[in-house]
This record gives sequence, C-alpha cells and structure tokens, in this order.
Amino acid sequence: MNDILEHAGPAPKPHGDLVRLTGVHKYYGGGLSAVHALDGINLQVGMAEMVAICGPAGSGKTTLLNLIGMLEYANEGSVVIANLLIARLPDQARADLRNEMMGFVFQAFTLIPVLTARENVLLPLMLRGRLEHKELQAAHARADELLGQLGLATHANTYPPRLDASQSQRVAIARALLAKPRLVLADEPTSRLDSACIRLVMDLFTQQQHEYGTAFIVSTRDQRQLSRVTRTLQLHDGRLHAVLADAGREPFRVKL
Ligand SMILES: Nc1ncnc2c1ncn2[C@@H]1O[C@H](COP(=O)(O)OP(=O)(O)OP(=O)(O)O)[C@@H](O)[C@H]1O
Repeated sequence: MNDILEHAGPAPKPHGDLVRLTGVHKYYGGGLSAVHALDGINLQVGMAEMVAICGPAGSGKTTLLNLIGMLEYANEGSVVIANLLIARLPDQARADLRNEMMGFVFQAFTLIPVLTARENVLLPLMLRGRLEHKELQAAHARADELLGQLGLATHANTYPPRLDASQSQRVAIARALLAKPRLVLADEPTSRLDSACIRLVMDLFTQQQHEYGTAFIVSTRDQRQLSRVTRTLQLHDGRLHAVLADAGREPFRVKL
C-alpha cells in the first residue's frame, strides 16, 4: 500500500503541469438537441495551484471537472493528467491514477448512510486494500484531525442521515483530503456552508496546498471563496474566456 499518509514533508516545488487540456470539446446528445457543453477549452494547472472556475448554471463547470477527473471523456482535443494522455490509458490505469492522485468533492456529497462520518472519511483509503495497523492508526488520526479542522469533532461517530447539509458537505470535503491527493476537484464545495464554515474550508485548503503541494480546481458561484485562489477563470457557454482576478500570488501562467 502506498504510504500516502507518511509523506508529510515539505510541499513539492511547483513545476510541470498536473493538468493540461488542449482544444477540448464535449458534446451531449446529437442532432438538433445536441449540447456543446465544452467548446475549445485550453487549460493548464500546476502543482499547488488553487484555481476557481466560475460561471452560471449550465456553463459547463461540472463537465469540465468530470473530464479532468476522467469520469467523462472529451469528444475532441486532448486531456493530459500527470503527463499521461488520458485517451490512451486503459480503464484500469485511469482508475488507478484517479485513486492515487485525486480527491473529489461532488455536489451530491455521496456519503454512505450506513457508515459513520469518520468511516466515510476513511473510505478512500479502505478501498485501496488492507491497511497495516500503524497505517490504520495514522489514517484514523488524520480523519479525526480533518473533521476537527472542519468543526465536526463531535460528529465523527454520527451517521449521515443525522447530519445536516452543511455537516455532510464538510464530511465530503474531509474525505476528499484524507489521502493527501495531488489534485482535488471540488464541485461547488461550499454551496451549503455559512461564511464561518467557508473560512474553515478555505483555511484547510490553503494549509493542504502549502503543506503537501495539493492543487485545487474548485467550481463556484460564491465570490467569498475567491480571495484565496491563485487564479479565477470564467466559464460561459462552455468557453473559458476571462481571468477575473489574481490574488497576487500566482505562481503559474494560464493559456486560454
Ligand atoms: N449527461 C448529460 N446529458 C445531456 N446534457 C448534459 C449532461 N450533463 C450536462 N449537460 C448539459 O451540458 C451543459 C453544461 O452542464 P454542466 O452541468 O457541466 O454545467 P454547470 O456549470 O456545472 O451547471 P450547474 O452549476 O447547474 O451545475 C448544460 O447545458 C447541461 O444541461
């Protein structure tokens, strides 16, 4: 088993691209009812970046995250993740890559109702196979630490049906971060949170970015998140067409 919980050293130097999309198009359906969900996307994201994708409902944010997460595939153009051309990878290799380097926060939270909050957070590591006793202890400690940082210390043993939407969303965020992924894809991860909880989440994202070099691609319609990001991109009708803001800490360049 990968010692992903052990490598808490200094953040890797930001170099190379984690994500490179070139001329990407995505269509749903065909004929007169076809939807051109992504229309010629060019995007590069490097390690330790925090990129916000803003845009109105239906602009293509979820589709873009799903393509980067290899949950859907482009009709045209290339998607390169960690220097691997995704279209050429066998299914198992895609699944392994996804498992080993990515954390997801889905809009629907997707918590398992018969597992406690802590067990839900631990799930990504459990699915990787049998853990040694020491690894299991470290994973438990990290799960509890993440839950604590997100204001859920007293809910570790609570089952999802007894959690409200804000608490469920924070459990889903802790789950995405547990294995110290290289890249977190988060689809409107603070949509159910109040300002205080948004601050907790953004503090945690920033900490993970600095400690582990984690890159974040976050779709949002909430301006309150944007002060922490390294780049803000606007998606409109499937086109990435403007950089809205720059927090002044931008270590990478974007080519739209
Ligand atoms: N599975 C699908 N089948 C058909 N059309 C789809 C599918 N998924 C998305 N679309 C369409 O693609 C376009 C982009 O949708 P997408 O969900 O990516 O936008 P979004 O910006 O994430 O919207 P929201 O903020 O409402 O989640 C929309 O017109 C949507 O209706």
